[in-house]
Amino acid sequence: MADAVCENPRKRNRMLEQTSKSTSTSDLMLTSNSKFGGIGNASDNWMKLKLKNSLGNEEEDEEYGKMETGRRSSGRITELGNGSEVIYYPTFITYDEGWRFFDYLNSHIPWTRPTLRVFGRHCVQPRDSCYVADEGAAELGYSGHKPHAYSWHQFPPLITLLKAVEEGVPGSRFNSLLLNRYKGGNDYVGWHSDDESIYGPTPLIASLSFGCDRPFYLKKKKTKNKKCSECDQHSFTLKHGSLFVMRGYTQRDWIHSVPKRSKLDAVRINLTFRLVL
Ligand SMILES: O=C(O)CCC(=O)C(=O)O
Ligand SMILES: [Fe+2]
Repeated sequence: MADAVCENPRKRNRMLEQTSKSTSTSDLMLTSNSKFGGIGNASDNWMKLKLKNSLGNEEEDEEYGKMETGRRSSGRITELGNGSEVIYYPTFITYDEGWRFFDYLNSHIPWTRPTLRVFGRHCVQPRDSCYVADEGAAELGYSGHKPHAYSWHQFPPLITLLKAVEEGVPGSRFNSLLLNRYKGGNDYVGWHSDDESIYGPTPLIASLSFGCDRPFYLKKKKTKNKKCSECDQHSFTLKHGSLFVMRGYTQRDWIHSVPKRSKLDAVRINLTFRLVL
């Protein structure tokens, strides 16, 4: 598979289309192409920028700043078999709005790089992260780390995105969000599944991507009787503004990763919305 195309904020280069080895990917209309905007008070006025009009008249400056997610593309379903499936929406958030979210998240989220315990060894997590959740949602813990849960109201654009994803993905509801920032190609997430018991047996996880394209791999978990074969692996390029949904038994039966891309020198921000039961 070709390396992801690198895109720095404001350098609008070409991005790769989704590449999937799957033969069962079909184009299904899962969302309407409606304009999504003007949602909720908290998120409406979070950012007010003054824009000088063409006459340079300060008094007639136009105010803008409503975060909207724009026109949505339809989702492509990939059936993984045995009740697992993923859906890829290449343009869930429009290009320019996507960069505004990117800029906000990059500069406002309190990113940290915690120390994890993996196979008994301490190591620094190879990416930045942050956790946001409803008050009262069960604590998240992974690799010996329990992230502090920030409130949604501290970051109003996240409420805009939460509503957009809940509206765009039929039947979805979320109360927590794990944010990841990959500062360059050496940042990654290794093979894992999000199968913590707090999410129940069939979690629906919706993953929004901003910034640099990165490949995302899915691989069937090994079972005693069966070795992995070609058809048990899929790869997607998660583009700026795209939404990737995993549902059914995907976390029970599959693992996923965002591998290193050593030549890459640009930032990617990923948001995974989850429902803690
Ligand atoms: O960055 C991504 O696309 C995936 C992140 C992920 O797998 C996770 O946060 O569990
Ligand atoms: Fe994950």
